Amino acid sequence: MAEELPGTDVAADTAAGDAFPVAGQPLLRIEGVAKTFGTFRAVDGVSLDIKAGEFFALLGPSGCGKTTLLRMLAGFEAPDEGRILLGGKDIAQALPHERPINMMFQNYALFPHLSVRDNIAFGLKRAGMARADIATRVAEMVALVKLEGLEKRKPDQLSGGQRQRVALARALARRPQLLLLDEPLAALDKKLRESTQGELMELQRRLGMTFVIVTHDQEEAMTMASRIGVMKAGKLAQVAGPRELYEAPRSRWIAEFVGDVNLFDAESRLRDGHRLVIGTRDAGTLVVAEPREPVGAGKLSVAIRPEKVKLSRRGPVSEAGRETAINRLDGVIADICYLGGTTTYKVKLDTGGIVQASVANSARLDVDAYSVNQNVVAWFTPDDCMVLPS
Ligand SMILES: Nc1ncnc2c1ncn2[C@@H]1O[C@H](COP(=O)(O)OP(=O)(O)OP(=O)(O)O)[C@@H](O)[C@H]1O
Repeated sequence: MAEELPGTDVAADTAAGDAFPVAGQPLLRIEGVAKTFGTFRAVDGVSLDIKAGEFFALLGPSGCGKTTLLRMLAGFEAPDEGRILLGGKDIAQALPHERPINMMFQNYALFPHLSVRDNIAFGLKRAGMARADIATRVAEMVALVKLEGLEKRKPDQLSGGQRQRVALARALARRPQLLLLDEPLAALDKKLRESTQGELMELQRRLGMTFVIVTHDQEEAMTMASRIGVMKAGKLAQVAGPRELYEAPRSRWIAEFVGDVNLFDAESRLRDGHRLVIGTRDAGTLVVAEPREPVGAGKLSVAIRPEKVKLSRRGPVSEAGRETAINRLDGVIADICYLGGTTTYKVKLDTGGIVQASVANSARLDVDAYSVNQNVVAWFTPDDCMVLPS
């Protein structure tokens, strides 16, 4: 059996142990990768570089091709087109276990008849590591994911959170250069998911490893990842850091997918120096700052995040250092939704549309500042508006 073979040292754990990136080169380069099932193009020409030490998230709605892309990185699917380079080397021909890459599956894929210890040791035994080295490594992994005392249990004697840790320990045991995680927290409840997010981030930093996580949960991607690739229908729609994705989405679709947003269709537009004056049916005329990327001739939307919309009884209040608001929308409070940290007010505008304003509940004894049917002014600055292609 594999246990009887001479042990391998840590550096030789992974078959392509020489795949470390050359300085300035990405650890992983995905070049024009495509995958078609029958006539359906699940992944459609994706190109992406991932640097060593990054925590990268692939985010997108169900069926957009995230898992298929991840499975191609792991070697469980072969691309029909394009190349995947790890440390500058094409890994297309390498089998999954020959790649210095490991994948943690959504359902954890633990062996039900094996103990925690044996589940973690499985890949090490198969790689031919010496028995004593396996014992040391398993103990290290058990401590890393805080499973001490549970080594002899079988998966069905563990909680969901504990099973997740076993799967993580098993995926990390061979010290891969790249760890792929497919919806690793989907089976956990909200509280456990949040604490596990923090633990995963801490672990990734401590190990200095490169993580690529797949998720359809935008909050999860924004919390954990330093960069996010948003996928839509097999293509990468935008690759950016969390702040840029939220504050400067490249399209209306991305603005809606990542967070809450007020959207108004543009019906006319005029340039006024470094501003655009945009006529909308639902919110009247809006003055917006010139977008960073020039907008084409096609249909446009104006998008404003709810927390950028201010409310007052009389009108805009000037804030120190900020331009006095130019966009002023009169309306009446139609609905109030108390969410703990914030309250969302839905304002029915005199122009016909609805605008949502999210207000922080910054003092404990605050009461709702406005009541239903009260007249208010909703206001925001030109810089708070995003002009997006529809
Ligand atoms: N082996 C396969 N044969 C046929 N179609 C497939 C196969 N694997 C995936 N697909 C299809 O390819 C598309 C992308 O699937 P994929 O699992 O990559 O999506 P996803 O973004 O990970 O979705 P989810 O978040 O629901 O897991 C889906 O429409 C799916 O039905």
